[in-house]
Amino acid sequence: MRIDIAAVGRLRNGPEAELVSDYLDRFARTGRSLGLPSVNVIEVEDKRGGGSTAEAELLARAIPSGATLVMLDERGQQPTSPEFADKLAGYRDQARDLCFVIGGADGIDPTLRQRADWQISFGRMVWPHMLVRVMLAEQLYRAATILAGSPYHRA
Ligand SMILES: C[S@@+](CC[C@H](N)C(=O)[O-])C[C@H]1O[C@@H](n2cnc3c(N)ncnc32)[C@H](O)[C@@H]1O
Repeated sequence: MRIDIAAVGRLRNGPEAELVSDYLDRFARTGRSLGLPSVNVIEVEDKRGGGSTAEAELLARAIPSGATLVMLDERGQQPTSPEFADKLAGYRDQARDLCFVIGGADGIDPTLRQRADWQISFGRMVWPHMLVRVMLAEQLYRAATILAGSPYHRA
């Protein structure tokens, strides 16, 4: 299994980058004994202003072939954290490669969105894509702690 996050935009040094790095480090440490690999972040950027169509082409090229595509979209399903953890464990047990996809300011182009195996939402409100990266990294870490039976997730 491998896990990638394919995201539009370059995350510069700053609070969001620190949080993503911290949660993904924690995920790697907690996930190791659970058979979960560390997460690789792939960033794409269209400097020619081609919008979501051009970004979709860059994302499609960057997504590892054969990966199961989990797209982040406010219109998607809203799993609970334990449901997300179960799904992650299921993908691991099936040895599937996972690629989470986060769009840019114009969202994920429908041509790419239709390839999604699963669309998940962090609520119906729209969040800035860099915050969505932080939230996804935290939910991955939370999922690992749930699978490990550690007390981080108390609900
Ligand atoms: C600023 S949003 C773009 C919103 C855009 N209006 C659209 O139609 O998708 C940038 C990216 O952040 C992610 N995102 C924003 N809000 C989200 C939410 N509530 N749940 C899941 N992902 C979200 C999506 O991947 C989205 O493509």
